[in-house]
This record gives sequence, structure tokens and C-alpha cells, in this order.
Amino acid sequence: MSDAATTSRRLPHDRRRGLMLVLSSPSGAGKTTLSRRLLASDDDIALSVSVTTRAKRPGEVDGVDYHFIDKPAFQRMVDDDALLEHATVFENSYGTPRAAVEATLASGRDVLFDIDWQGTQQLADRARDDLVTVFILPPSIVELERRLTTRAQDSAEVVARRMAKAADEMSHYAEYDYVLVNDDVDRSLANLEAILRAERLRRKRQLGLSGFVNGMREDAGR
Ligand SMILES: Nc1ncnc2c1ncn2[C@@H]1O[C@H](COP(=O)(O)OP(=O)(O)OP(=O)(O)O)[C@@H](O)[C@H]1O
Ligand SMILES: Nc1nc2c(ncn2[C@@H]2O[C@H](COP(=O)(O)O)[C@@H](O)[C@H]2O)c(=O)[nH]1
Repeated sequence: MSDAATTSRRLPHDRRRGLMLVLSSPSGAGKTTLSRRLLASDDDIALSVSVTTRAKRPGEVDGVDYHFIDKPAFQRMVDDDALLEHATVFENSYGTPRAAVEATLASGRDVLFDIDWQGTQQLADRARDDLVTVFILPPSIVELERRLTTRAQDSAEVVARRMAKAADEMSHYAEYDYVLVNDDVDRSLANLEAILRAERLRRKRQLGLSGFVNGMREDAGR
């Protein structure tokens, strides 16, 4: 369909307040996999690319997967209040650059976050109304370890450290709006898309509704 045709089908209530969709999980449950699939299928949502002090994994691209920065640069961003939230996870620092998130929301698009429970709590303190939070559980602990191992991007020691923290991470699932058990990727993606579709339709996010309804009432009175 052409742009003009799409535009002409737009109704006044299609103007939306952008939302912030957060995915959290124990390491290896599938956040990155689901994020990539969602971003590929939906043009109205953009990833918040975090800054981190952790080393780049094979295949990761600076500016795409993360902004890889050193500890002094991270501390400067904290001091300048340039991060919406930040946390130490597995002994590395991670944070969400504020400017990019604000620019995306201002352009009318939604923002996707792949962050841990500490960052989610900080975002909730600042913007609960705009936040939709999803916790992703693995089908089992054995499967979680299998996924971390077969991903083959971390040493055995790093995998062991992440497995040791998994139970603690998972204990936060009840703080989230939605929980998905990521057994089958296609099914999880479909469920994530359903959550996003429904959340976009919440009355509080549809900005032009009163003008739209008033216009119809005037038309009906003619
Ligand atoms: N539903 C699934 N079934 C089988 N394998 C999966 C599934 N979802 C993800 N995987 C695989 O599990 C591994 C870990 O997934 P992924 O990197 O997406 O996890 P993550 O939650 O982003 O981890 P981290 O927090 O460490 O970044 C990858 O190799 C991925 O291909
Ligand atoms: N609080 C934040 N947590 C973040 C951010 N970016 C990533 N993360 C979380 O860190 C762990 C480890 O990630 P990995 O890429 O090293 O495997 C994972 O739980 C991420 O969700 C962030 O900006 N803030």
C-alpha cells in the first residue's frame, strides 16, 4: 500500500502516546532473540541501545547491540544525568541513554528495552504510566543452561556465574505486568505482539479520541 493510501486511512484517534516495552529475564531465556524478531516485524518500535562496560561478544556490533564504553565514560554519563536508569549486572555496568529514548518517544514511536529488574524498577519510578513490562521465563533450568552453553558466546565460568544468579533474577517475575514462558520462539513472539497490540489500544494512549467522538456527534446532529 502506498504512503498516501496509508495516510488517508488514518483516523484522528490513531495519534498515540508512545509506550516503553520492557523485556527482562534471567540471562539466556531469550530476550535478545525475541527483541530482534519483534523489531524486524514492527516498524513502530525501536530498540533502546544500552551503554555497557562489558566486553563485546563475538558478532556484537558497537552502536547496534550496545554502545561499548569504558568505566570513566560510563561514570561521566551517570554524573551528567544522561542515563534514564543504570545498574550493575554480573559485575559490569549497564545503562539506558536518556536522549535516544526521549527522541524516539517524541517521534511517536514506542521504545523496546532489554534490561534487568533493577533498571525496570527505576523506569517504573519515573514513568509507570508509559511502561509495559514483560518477564520471560525459560521452560526449565536445564534448558536455560543448555541455551547459555549452546549460544557459545561466554566462557564456562561466565555461564556458571549467570546460572548461579538465575534463581535470584527469576524471583522478580511477580513485579512484571506479563509473564511469558519462552518454550517456542514463534509462540512467544505471537504473544508478545498480542501484548503490544492491546497495550497500544489502551484508551489512555489514544490521544485524539475526544475530538474524534465530538466530530461524530456533530455529524450525527446534522
Ligand atoms: N524458545 C527458544 N527455544 C530454543 N532456543 C532459544 C529460544 N529462545 C532463545 N533461544 C536460544 O537461546 C540462546 C539465548 O538466547 P538470547 O541470547 O536471546 O537470551 P537473552 O535472554 O538475551 O540472554 P542475555 O541476557 O544473556 O543477553 C540463544 O542461542 C538463542 O538462539
Ligand atoms: N538495568 C539495565 N540492565 C541492562 C541494560 N542492558 C542490558 N541489561 C541487562 O544486563 C543483563 C546482561 O546482559 P548481557 O548482554 O551482558 O547478556 C541482561 O539481563 C540484560 O537485560 C541496561 O541498560 N540497564
